[in-house]
Amino acid sequence: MRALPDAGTTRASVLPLQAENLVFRAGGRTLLDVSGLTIAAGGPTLILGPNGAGKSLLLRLLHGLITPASGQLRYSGQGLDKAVRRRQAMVFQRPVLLRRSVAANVDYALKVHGMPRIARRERVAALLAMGDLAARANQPARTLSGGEQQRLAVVRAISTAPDILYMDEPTSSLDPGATQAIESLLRRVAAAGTKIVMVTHDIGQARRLAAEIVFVHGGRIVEQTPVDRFFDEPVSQPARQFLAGGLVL
Ligand SMILES: Nc1ncnc2c1ncn2[C@@H]1O[C@H](COP(=O)(O)OP(=O)(O)OP(=O)(O)O)[C@@H](O)[C@H]1O
Repeated sequence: MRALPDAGTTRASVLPLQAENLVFRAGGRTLLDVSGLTIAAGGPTLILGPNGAGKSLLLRLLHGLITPASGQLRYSGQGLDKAVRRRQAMVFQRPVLLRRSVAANVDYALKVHGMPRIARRERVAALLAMGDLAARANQPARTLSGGEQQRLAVVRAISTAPDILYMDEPTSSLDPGATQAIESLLRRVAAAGTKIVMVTHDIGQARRLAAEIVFVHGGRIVEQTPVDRFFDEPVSQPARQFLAGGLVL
């Protein structure tokens, strides 16, 4: 794999990300209540928990897509301003691609970020190579297979070299082969220094990718532990049940 050319930005990381007393309410209910969470630079943080626990809400709050009723989010001491927003990216369960070619999807993201045309060409080529999409550069993005679309969504998201890449179940509609390709891409993304914060339902995937696990239950973070410890000796009862394959209510 070719090394990625620099995204043209030199700045300090927005990590660590710290949340304090973060509360999200809707429809008269408190859906998320995070007393404290620190996400530091390093290997991927995988967010696990049963359906409806609040995993997606947590990810959306951290990324600034929804606003908390109260509490504080600090990104290396800063509030969520425009500069911080530019240092983060998100990939959703279903890729949202432009009605343009594969290459143009990546090029557009770089253009919006302010990268000059001359620098974009080489970077687009390097990113498509990283996503194993070079042969598809001129194909309409929406005609790619599901797995290819998701690889494009990932390389487009990291095109501007964000400090944090949030991902909400990016492989939930993919088969094992396509999932493996995404996981391999994510390992390279992580090795290149981007912090991955990812929601998954797949316990095996969490084991394969995570450096640490954040376990969410009933709108609260019930544990945050290095991956080995989480799987060897989960501290909380809901996590123990979840890992044992029991119904977590
Ligand atoms: N805007 C909203 N208004 C009302 N309720 C909401 C809103 N957004 C989410 N919820 C509720 O908050 C709870 C947590 O939702 P969230 O999508 O974060 O769960 P999750 O852990 O990601 O679940 P899943 O694994 O099923 O995707 C759910 O009960 C959901 O119905």
